[in-house]
Amino acid sequence: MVSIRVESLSLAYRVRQKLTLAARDRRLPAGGRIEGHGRSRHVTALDGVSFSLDAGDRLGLVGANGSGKTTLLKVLYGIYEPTNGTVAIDGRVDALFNINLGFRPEATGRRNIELRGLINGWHPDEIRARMDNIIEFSELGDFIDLPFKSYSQGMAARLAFSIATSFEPEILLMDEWIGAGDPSFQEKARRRMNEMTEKAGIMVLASHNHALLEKTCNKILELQQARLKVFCGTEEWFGKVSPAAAAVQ
Ligand SMILES: Nc1ncnc2c1ncn2[C@@H]1O[C@H](COP(=O)(O)OP(=O)(O)OP(=O)(O)O)[C@@H](O)[C@H]1O
Repeated sequence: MVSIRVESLSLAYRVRQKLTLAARDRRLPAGGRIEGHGRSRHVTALDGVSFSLDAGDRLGLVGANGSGKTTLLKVLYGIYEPTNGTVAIDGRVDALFNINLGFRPEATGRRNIELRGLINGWHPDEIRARMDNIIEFSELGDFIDLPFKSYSQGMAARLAFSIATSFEPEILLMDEWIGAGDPSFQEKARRRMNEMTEKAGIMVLASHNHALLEKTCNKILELQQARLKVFCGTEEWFGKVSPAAAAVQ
């Protein structure tokens, strides 16, 4: 069964630069926490975060700039090892972080589909079988045979999303990429994410777009300066946050 279990997760980034820290501001600054001295100076990006997700969960990650959302996604994807705590993941994971990441700029959209399929471990026959469906979903038309570097950000996002969801990930991690798609593609992408999670998958989406999160997610995890502030149902979270505060977060 697909699941994510995160227990007391902490992650610190080492920073080598000498820093002159300003007097403490009473307001919460953006970013995690800069701690330690001299050579042990580090930024605490995640601090004691625990939560679990099961099949069918669509989690919205929220929090101010630098609160740790991208770092959490990268730990779940296995790019970073936790400094402390444990992450246990059951299921095939795919991620959409930086839209351009992993694409060959000189290769056509079609060739990039083949390459991504191979990287994901699919047989060339299976890639061929999925090709038309991926192209159709992306709505890129004849652009599919032009080099990837000639695509706009929104077109690149369409291709990235179409590929990632066509190779049937059980767990899909996404970082704000969806903003690059136009409203009609966002709606189409939202429906596909729902279908994916209905087939017993899990989706985690970090975003500042609260309208999108309210429509897409069933749970919200809010980070504040590296710590978990709230983990609850979407309705409960939007009930707690005043509409004005939700709009500006
Ligand atoms: N490679 C790095 N080296 C040092 N510090 C880093 C590094 N990457 C991120 N950080 C720090 O970790 C903290 C969390 O950053 P992260 O990118 O996870 O935040 P975020 O919630 O995704 O922010 P945003 O909403 O702006 O995308 C920030 O204080 C950031 O400065």
